[in-house]
Amino acid sequence: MDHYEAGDDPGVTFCIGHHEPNRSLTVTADHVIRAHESNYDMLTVPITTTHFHSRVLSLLSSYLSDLESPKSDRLGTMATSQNTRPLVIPPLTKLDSRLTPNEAISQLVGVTSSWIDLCSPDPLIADLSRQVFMLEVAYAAFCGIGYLLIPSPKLHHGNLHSEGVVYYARAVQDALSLGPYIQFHIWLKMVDNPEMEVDTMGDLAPFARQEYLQPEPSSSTKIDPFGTWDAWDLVRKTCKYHSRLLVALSMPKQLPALCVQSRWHSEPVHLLTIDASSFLKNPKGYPVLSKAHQAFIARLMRLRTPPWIILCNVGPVPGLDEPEESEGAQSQLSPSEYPSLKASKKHHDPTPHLSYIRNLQERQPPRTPIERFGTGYQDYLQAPLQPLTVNLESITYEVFEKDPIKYEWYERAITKALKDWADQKKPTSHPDGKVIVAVVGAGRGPLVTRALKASAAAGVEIDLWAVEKNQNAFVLLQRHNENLWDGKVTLVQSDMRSWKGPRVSRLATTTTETQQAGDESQGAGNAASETSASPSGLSDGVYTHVDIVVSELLGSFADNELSPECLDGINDLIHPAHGISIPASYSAHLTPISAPKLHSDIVNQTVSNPAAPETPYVVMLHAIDFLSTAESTTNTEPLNQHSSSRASGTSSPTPATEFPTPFVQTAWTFSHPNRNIPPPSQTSSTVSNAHNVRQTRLSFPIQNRGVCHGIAGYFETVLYGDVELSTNPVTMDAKSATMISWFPIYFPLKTPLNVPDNGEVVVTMYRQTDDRKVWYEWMVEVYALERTTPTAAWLASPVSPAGRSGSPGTDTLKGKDPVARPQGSGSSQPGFRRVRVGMSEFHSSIKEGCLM
Ligand SMILES: C[S@@+](CC[C@H](N)C(=O)[O-])C[C@H]1O[C@@H](n2cnc3c(N)ncnc32)[C@H](O)[C@@H]1O
Repeated sequence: MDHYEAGDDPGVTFCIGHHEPNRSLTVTADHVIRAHESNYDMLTVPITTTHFHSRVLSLLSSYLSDLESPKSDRLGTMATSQNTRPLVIPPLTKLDSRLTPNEAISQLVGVTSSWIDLCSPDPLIADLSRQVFMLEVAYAAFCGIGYLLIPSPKLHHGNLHSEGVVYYARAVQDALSLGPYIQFHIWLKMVDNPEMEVDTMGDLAPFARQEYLQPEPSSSTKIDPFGTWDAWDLVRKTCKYHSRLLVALSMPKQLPALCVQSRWHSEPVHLLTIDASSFLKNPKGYPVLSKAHQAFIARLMRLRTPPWIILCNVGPVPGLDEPEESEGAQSQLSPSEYPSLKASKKHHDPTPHLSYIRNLQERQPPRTPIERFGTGYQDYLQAPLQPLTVNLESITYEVFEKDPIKYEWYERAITKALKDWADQKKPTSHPDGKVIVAVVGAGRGPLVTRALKASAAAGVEIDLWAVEKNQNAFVLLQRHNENLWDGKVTLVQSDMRSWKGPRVSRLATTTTETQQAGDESQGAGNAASETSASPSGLSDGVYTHVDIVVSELLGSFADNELSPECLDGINDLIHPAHGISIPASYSAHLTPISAPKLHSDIVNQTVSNPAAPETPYVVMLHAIDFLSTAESTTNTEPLNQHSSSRASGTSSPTPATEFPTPFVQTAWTFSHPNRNIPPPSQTSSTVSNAHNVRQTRLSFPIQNRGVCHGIAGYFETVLYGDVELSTNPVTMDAKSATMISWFPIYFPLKTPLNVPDNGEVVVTMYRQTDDRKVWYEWMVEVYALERTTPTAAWLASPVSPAGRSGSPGTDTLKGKDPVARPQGSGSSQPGFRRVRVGMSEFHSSIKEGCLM
C-alpha cells in the first residue's frame, strides 16, 4: 500500500467552545470574534434570563399558596383534575431572553434552563417544566439556533429512581418537532452518582408536593455505572433513534471503568463537556488532564464525527465575560514550555485550560496508514459484493492490492507448500515434474506474481495457470503475462466451475508460441478460452490435475462471497491424493454488539428499502460496544477493535487499553479440497448445494446491561500450515496485523433487544441455499438469570459493573475459541434458572441473497 509521510496527515482539529452558565449579555458577532481571537470556536448562551426564572418562581409560589393539598380521588389516583389544574406561563417578554437573531447565532450553542424538572413526580412541576422547556425551544428555533444543550433528566426524587425519565423523553420528542433544524444534545454525566445530583437555589424540583414523593427512609447513594446511560436509552428510544438527538457527555474528574467508557464511545457523543474541576494541576500549577482522560478524548476524536469540546467554568473569555482581561495574550505552549505561575507576568495565560486542550490537539497521535486508508468509512454501511454476477472494476482490485499483508502471507503460504511438496517428494501432475499451480479468480494478477516469486524462493519449478471470469480483468492478465511474467502463465478466461483443468502435453514444452483456443467442450456462451505460452502441441494435450489451487474468494464472513461454491466447482480438478488448496480452510466468527448509529441509519434506509433491516452489511465498525466480553471489564488488555472491509477502506487500530476483549465465537468452517461432496443425484439434473448449508447456536454471557442492535461477523482462514489471516478482533493482531482488505460484516436486528445485567444472548444463525443462491438467517434471544432459591452466594454477590460474578446459560459454550472464557456459568449455578426475556424475529437475507 501507499506509504504516507507523517507530514501528509493534517491531524484532527478540535472544535472548542466556552460555557459560562451565567453569561448575561447579548452575544453579538463582535463577541464571537473576540472568542475566536482567544482561540475558542464557539460559545454557549442561556436561552432565558434570571428574570424569566424569577417570574416562573413567583408564578408558582402564588399558585401554590392558593392550592389545596393534593388528594386522591375515589379510585385512588392522585391525578385528579384539582391536582392537575394547569398553571400557564405567559409568553416570553424582552426581559426573559437576551438571545436575538443575529450573525452570531450560527456560532452559538443554546442552553435550556437547568432549574426545571421535567421528570418531577408532581404533575404540576413536571408540566410547568415542560412549558418552560417548550417556550425556550420555540424561541431558540425562532432565533435560528442550530444546537441546543439540554440539561440531563433528574434521576432521583426521594426514594423514586428514574421514574420520570419518560416524561422528559416525551418532552424531548415534542421539542424535536418544534425545532426542526435544531440538533438536541442531552447533557449527561457518564455514571449516575446520586450524591452529585443536588438541587440548587431556585430549582423547581424541591417544590414537588410531598404527596407525590415516596418517603425516603433508605435512599440509595450507590453509584450506578449505567444509570445515566439507561436514561439516555429510554430517551432515544422514545424518540425513535432520531438523527438530531445526540449526547453531550460530561467528563468527570474520575473516569469510570472501561466498560462504561466503551458504552459512551458507541453512542452519538457530539459534545464533550469538561469542567475546570476535572483538570489536575501539573507541578507548575497549570491545568492538565490525566492520562486516562487524554486516552478517552483521543478515542472519541477518532470517531467519524469527533465531538466538539466545551470547557465549563474555566474563567471568562478575555474581553467578553470580563473585558479587563482582553489584553492577555493567548499562549500555545507545550507542557515542557509551560512557565511557572511564579514566572514573570508577561507569560500570564488568561486561558490555560484552553491552551492545554489546544496543545492536546497538537499531540494527538498521527493516524496510521490504515486509519487514513479507511477515513470516511467508519460506520458506513456497504452492501456486500455479488462477485459472481458483478464484474469488479479495476479500481476495486487496486484497493485490494494495497493490502500490505494479504499478498505477503499468500506468498509465504505458497512458498511453504512448494517446499513441503519438494521435501516430501510428492509426485506432480505434470509430466515434466513441475508442480501445477492454478490461481483461480486471478483478478488483475497479484497472486500470480506472488506464485512466481514463491516458486523462485522455494526453488521449485511450477507450471502456472490463471483462471478469471472477469473479461475486463482478463485483458490486464494478458498484458501482465507479456510484460511482467515472460509469458510463463497459461491464462484461462472462464468461470472456474466450468474449467476442465490444465492441459499438458506429453511432449517437452517450449515457450515460443502464444495461442488462444476455444475449449471445445464448452458451449459458446461460457466458453473457456486459454491464452497459452506453453505447452506446444496443444492439440495433443491431455487434461491433468492441479497440484496446488490458490484462490482468494473470501468475504467479510468468510463464505459470504461464495468461496465454497466456487471451489466446489474445481474440487475434482485438484489432485485427489496430494492436491492442496490455499486457503485450506476458513471459518466465520460472530459476537453480539450494540451499534446505535448503524441501527439509526438502517431505520432511515428502511423507508426506501424494506429489505434494509434484513441485509448483512460490510461495515468498518467503529462506534460500537461489544456486549459480551471475555475478561473482567476492568481489564486493560490491548486490542484492535475493528477489522477491515472487502472494498474501499480499512480498520482503525486503536491504542492499547481501549476496549475490554470481546467474546467472539466460531459459527462454522469450510475446508478444501472437500473430500465429502456427495455424488450428483441420479434423479436430478441440478447439482445439490445442500452440503454447504451450515447452522449454529451460540451463547454469549453479558456482563453489563445494554442494547443488542445486531451481530458483528468476522473470519479467520488457514492459508497453509501456520500461515493464517484473520479479521477476528481477538486474533487479528497475532495472525495478520495491519491487514486491510476486509471490514467486518454486520447482521442487524429489526428491533433492538435490551439485555439485562448478568444476562445472556443466544444467536441462532443459518447459511442457507436453494441451489441457485446463498443467504443467511439469524435470530437473537435474550435470557435473564432468575433466582429460584435464595442463596448466600447470591446475596453476597450483587451485580457488579466492574466484574461479573457469574453468567447464565453458557452451556452451549464449547470452548472453540482460544480466548479466555467469561467467568462463571449462571445456568449451572445452583439456585438459578434462565428465563427468556426477549427474542427477535427470524431475519432472512434471502431477498439480497448471493447468486450462485
Ligand atoms: C476478491 S477477487 C481477488 C482477485 C485477486 N486474486 C486478488 O487477490 O487481488 C476475486 C476474483 O475472483 C473472480 N471470480 C469469482 N468467482 C469466480 C469464478 N467462479 N470463476 C472465475 N473467477 C471468479 C472475480 O472476478 C475476482 O476477480
